[in-house]
Amino acid sequence: MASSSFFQASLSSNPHPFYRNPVPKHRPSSIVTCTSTGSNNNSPPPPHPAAAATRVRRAAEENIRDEARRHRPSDKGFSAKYVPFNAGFDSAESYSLDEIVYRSRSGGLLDVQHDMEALAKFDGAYWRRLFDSRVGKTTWPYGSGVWSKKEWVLPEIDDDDIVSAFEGNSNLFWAERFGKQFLGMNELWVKHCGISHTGSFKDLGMTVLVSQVNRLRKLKRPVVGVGCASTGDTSAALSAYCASAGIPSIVFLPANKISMAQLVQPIANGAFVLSIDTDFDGCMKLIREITAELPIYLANSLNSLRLEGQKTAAIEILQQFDWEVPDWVIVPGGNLGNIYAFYKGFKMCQELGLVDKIPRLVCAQAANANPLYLYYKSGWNEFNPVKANSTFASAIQIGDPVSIDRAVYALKQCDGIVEEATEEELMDAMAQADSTGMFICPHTGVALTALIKLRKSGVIGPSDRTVVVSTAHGLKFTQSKIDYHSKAIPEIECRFANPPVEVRANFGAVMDVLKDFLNKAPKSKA
Ligand SMILES: Cc1ncc(COP(=O)(O)O)c(C=O)c1O
Ligand SMILES: N[C@@H](CCOP(=O)(O)O)C(=O)O
Repeated sequence: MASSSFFQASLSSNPHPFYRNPVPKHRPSSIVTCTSTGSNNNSPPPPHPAAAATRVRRAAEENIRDEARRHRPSDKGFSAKYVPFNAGFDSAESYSLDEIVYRSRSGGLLDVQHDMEALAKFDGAYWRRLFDSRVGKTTWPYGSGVWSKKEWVLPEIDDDDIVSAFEGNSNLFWAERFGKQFLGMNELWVKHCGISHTGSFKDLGMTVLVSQVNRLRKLKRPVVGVGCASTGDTSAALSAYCASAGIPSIVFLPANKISMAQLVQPIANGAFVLSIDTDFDGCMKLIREITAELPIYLANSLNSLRLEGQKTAAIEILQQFDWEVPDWVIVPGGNLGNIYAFYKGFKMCQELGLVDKIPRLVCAQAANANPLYLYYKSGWNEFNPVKANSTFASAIQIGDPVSIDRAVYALKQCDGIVEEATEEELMDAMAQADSTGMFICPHTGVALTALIKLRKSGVIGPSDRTVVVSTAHGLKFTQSKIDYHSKAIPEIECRFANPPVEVRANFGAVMDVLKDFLNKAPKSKA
């Protein structure tokens, strides 16, 4: 990697222009202010804000943050706090979200607990309409798929403190050809979380975490920078959001274990990048030790704030199906925060009456890094971390996942399943999916392999509505595709490789190869 002096120099503290914009001295009267969305007593919900406001163009000297200040809804008493994960009813331990705390007193995981009573004062239909009304807008901060669910994410944060790239609202597309041709399925859907600001689902959680850090710094809490260990996607998201807010970011990367496209992201965003001669689990151990010593805020999903953003992808899926619940959702798992985040998003929708059930979840692991799979196969008998071996699904090369307890809880609650994929299976699945017009990452190949196996065994039926979560953009992992299509992977047959045909610059030679190709091509149906 390049010399560290370059990276130190790029730790700029220039604030994002958003923070430099002064609040306008006068309030232009050209905008009709939204009416309040309700009160926290038992009165019926007021008219929906989307129906109440007729908007005209914002005055030229005003930006969307200024506008949001004037539209700020009245405080409806929503709140959230940290509690020990899966604590019993008799536990009184809790922490304000403004505290810097990652673990419970007993050393266990934490969870963000919302005041469900306050949220339940509004019925499911209210929340469905509110969330639907915010899609496709540029209103601050609701234009984000995460912050459009702000009341369920970080209800108390000031809109001014939010750092957002309007992440989320990713497409959920019908994988018609892959479903029909390879699986005999009519209802296969792909939730493309990789179509995002930094190319992975990590943006969903990072906007929440960095926004809270922004708030903590304004409250003069001792946070000099934000750090993470990463297999490439968390670091990309962290560095982008921190750069946007002018907050220093520090990333610990396992040397030579992440893709070039992932590596260049924090470098370009001015993070302080440490390339460390260990694996992800080694980096994770180090960042935990370092953040216990230095005023560096921990950004990995051990920090439960992250999962509050990630859970909105589950809510989005329901929303995109018009609040109909799919039968299955398949998620590739590594550090195992995301599988719990999906469970939590679905569960909140059920508890607050937006839907009446939740889908069954499948967590898919690479066979080379499969501690959860082994645990599941033991009948949840004994968990042992593993030494994660090299895998093309490099972002999930994790042997000692920090969120193991969260994942097991989620899977048990929804009658979930864990599957695994060998290197050949995941690469073949990726190539087959790409051949139907997708361009997926190897982790999505792991998830598709799980689906293929569960279809073959009949666990997932031909008409089951199934969502595969695509966690990153394929463009971040082009080297693995190049290796596959060049048949340059010794231990893999690369059955679906499609290497370019080398041909002389000669009309006859080109005609020959084209005729040969056209003869073999499937004929279109009359
Ligand atoms: C692309 C990609 N897919 C899947 C995962 C797994 O998510 P989790 O660590 O939350 O299990 C990660 C990160 O770990 C990732 O970067
Ligand atoms: N795939 C992750 C691994 C770390 O997971 P996290 O959710 O705990 O941050 C990455 O991209 O770094």
